[in-house]
Amino acid sequence: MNSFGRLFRIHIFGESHGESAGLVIDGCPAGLPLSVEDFLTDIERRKGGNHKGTTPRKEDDLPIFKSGIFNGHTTGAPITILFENKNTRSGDYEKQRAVPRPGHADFTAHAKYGGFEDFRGGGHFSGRLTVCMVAAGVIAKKLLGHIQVVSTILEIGGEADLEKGLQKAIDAKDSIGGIVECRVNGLPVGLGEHFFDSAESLISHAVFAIPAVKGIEFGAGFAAARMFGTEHNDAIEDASGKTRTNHAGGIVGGITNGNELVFRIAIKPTSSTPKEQQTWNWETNAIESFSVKGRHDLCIALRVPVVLEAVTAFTLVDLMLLEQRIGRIGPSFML
Ligand SMILES: Cc1cc2nc3c(=O)[nH]c(=O)nc-3n(C[C@H](O)[C@H](O)[C@H](O)COP(=O)(O)O)c2cc1C
Ligand SMILES: C=C(O[C@@H]1CC(C(=O)O)=C[C@@H](OP(=O)(O)O)[C@H]1O)C(=O)O
Repeated sequence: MNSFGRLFRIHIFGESHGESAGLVIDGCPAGLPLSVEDFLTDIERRKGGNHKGTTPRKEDDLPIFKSGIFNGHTTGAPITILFENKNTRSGDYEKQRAVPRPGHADFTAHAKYGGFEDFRGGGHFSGRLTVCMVAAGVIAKKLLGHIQVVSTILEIGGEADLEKGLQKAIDAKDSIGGIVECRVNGLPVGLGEHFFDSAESLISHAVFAIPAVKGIEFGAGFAAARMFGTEHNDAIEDASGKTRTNHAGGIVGGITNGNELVFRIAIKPTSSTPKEQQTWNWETNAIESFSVKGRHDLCIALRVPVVLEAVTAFTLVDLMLLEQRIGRIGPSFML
């Protein structure tokens, strides 16, 4: 399914080389001021071509409002937004149709959808669809008001010096991965449910919808496995739940504890690398060498921070609505 959320419910649709990609948000409260300008900063942050190592494919990515916005405000009806695909080069993909790229969804989509899948530019599996996530994130961030969601790249190819990490890939004529962190400040205590709808579970669910994500850790994460209890425990200091340390990353028992929410995600190296690799050709039934020609991100992580902020923001809005922490109408939307 291409839907996420209970009350703030997001649907994304489209393909990389289809007419457009887009989203529908059902359940956005009425009365939120919303204009095209609200989207520009975050949309620009996601665009390729702004940084060495990102895809040269250039799209305008101007949001086209189709429903749910009237007189500059949300109406409470489903919001539909489109992003047109204009700068496509499908020939790159026609040529390598029988040669599924290792690490991309070519093989799995072909096996599952029997050859009917749109394979151009990764089709519906493409990172292109993250523009829809970013648009939903813009609306979610407005609803979150003073709650700040900020993501940064911590490393590229194991290097804290991002340029150095990227250069390693450029020198090797290969692609490379990275680690992106997200921090959220100003969250109330009490978001999330025990067990299946824990705040960690829902954030992870949304995070793994971002193509190329391979891992997530909250707070001390995997390092917690090497600590003593007394080292890992976060001493509670006052009635607000403030803790001296934050090894938990802001969630305990699946419920936000009022401290900073902190988590990191691992982004794999782009599967479409210029470096020669081997794969199976389903027409000749032979293993062959090939290298991916076309316009690809050398390092996807460079483009992920704003996408990560977006999925985090819309997950938190859903939790806030479930907890009745966002009102139906009002200038700040906060109760
Ligand atoms: C913003 C963004 C840009 C991406 N750009 C590319 C790309 O240029 N080339 C590519 O092969 N994969 C790219 N990907 C990753 C693929 O879409 C992804 O690896 C593929 O759909 C398989 O999914 P999986 O890696 O989650 O298993 C991108 C992902 C994101 C989030
Ligand atoms: C278009 C975007 O990224 C695309 C994501 C992508 C993939 O396989 O995920 C492959 C490339 O597609 P194309 O071959 O059509 O240039 C990227 O450019 C975008 O993010 O807007």
